[in-house]
Amino acid sequence: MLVVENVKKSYATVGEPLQVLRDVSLSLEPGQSAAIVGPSGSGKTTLLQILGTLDQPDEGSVTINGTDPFTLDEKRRAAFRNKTIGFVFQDHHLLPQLSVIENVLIPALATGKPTDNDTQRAISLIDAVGLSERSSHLPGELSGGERERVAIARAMLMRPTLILADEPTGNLDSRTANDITELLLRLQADEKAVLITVTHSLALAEAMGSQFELSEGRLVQRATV
Ligand SMILES: Nc1ncnc2c1ncn2[C@@H]1O[C@H](COP(=O)(O)OP(=O)(O)OP(=O)(O)O)[C@@H](O)[C@H]1O
Repeated sequence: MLVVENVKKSYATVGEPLQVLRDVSLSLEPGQSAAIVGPSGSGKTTLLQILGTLDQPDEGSVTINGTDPFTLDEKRRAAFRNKTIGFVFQDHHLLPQLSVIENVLIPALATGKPTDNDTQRAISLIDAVGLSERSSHLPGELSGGERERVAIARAMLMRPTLILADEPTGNLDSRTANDITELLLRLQADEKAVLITVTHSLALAEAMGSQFELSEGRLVQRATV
C-alpha cells in the first residue's frame, strides 16, 4: 500500500547540489509500522516531507494506495493528502484559539462543514485518547502529553491509510512517551493503517514493527533481535 522506489532528492546550494536522498526504497503493507532513524542531517525530515506529498522527489516514485500523488495537480494532491495521510508533529501544530474538538475536526473542515459523522468520529477519538472530559478546553489548558493526544486524534479523523509521525514523543517524559507510543500503535492497528515514525528515541523505534536507518542517502533495514 506504500511503495517507495528509488527516490532521489537533492537541494541546490551555492556549490555542488547537496544530495540528501541517493536511492531510497521502502514497501509497507496495511497494518505495518516502521521507524526511521539516523543522525541529524541524514535526511529524515526530507523523506517524511516526500512521503507526506509535501515535497516532490527529483527521481523515483511514491505510490500510496495505488496512486502516485505526484502525478496529481496541486489541488487534487492536497485533497488526496487530506483524505489519505495523517500527520503527527512533535510540536502538535494545534490552533490555540480552537477547542480540543474543533482542532480534531480541522481535517474535515478542509472538505466543507463537518458532518454529524465527522463530529461523532471526533467524539469517539477524543474518548479513545482519554480526553473526553477536556473536549471543550483550549490547547493552552492542556499538558504537552495531552496536546500530543489531541494531535493523534486529529491525525486519525479521516481514517488515513498512512500515518506519519515526526518525533511524536520528543518533548515528553518516558512514561508519557510510552503511553503515546501505545496509543499510536493501538489506533494504527484498529485502522490497519501504515505508521511511519521518525525518531531519535530508541524506545519508540523499538516499539515499531521494523526499523530503518537513513545512512548516506539510503534506507537500511536494521536486523531485529
Ligand atoms: N530546503 C533546503 N535547502 C537546502 N538544504 C536543505 C533544505 N532542507 C534540508 N536541507 C539539508 O538537507 C540535509 C537533510 O536535512 P533533514 O532536515 O532532512 O535532516 P534530518 O535527518 O531530518 O535532521 P534532524 O534530525 O536534525 O531533524 C541537511 O544537511 C539540511 O541542511
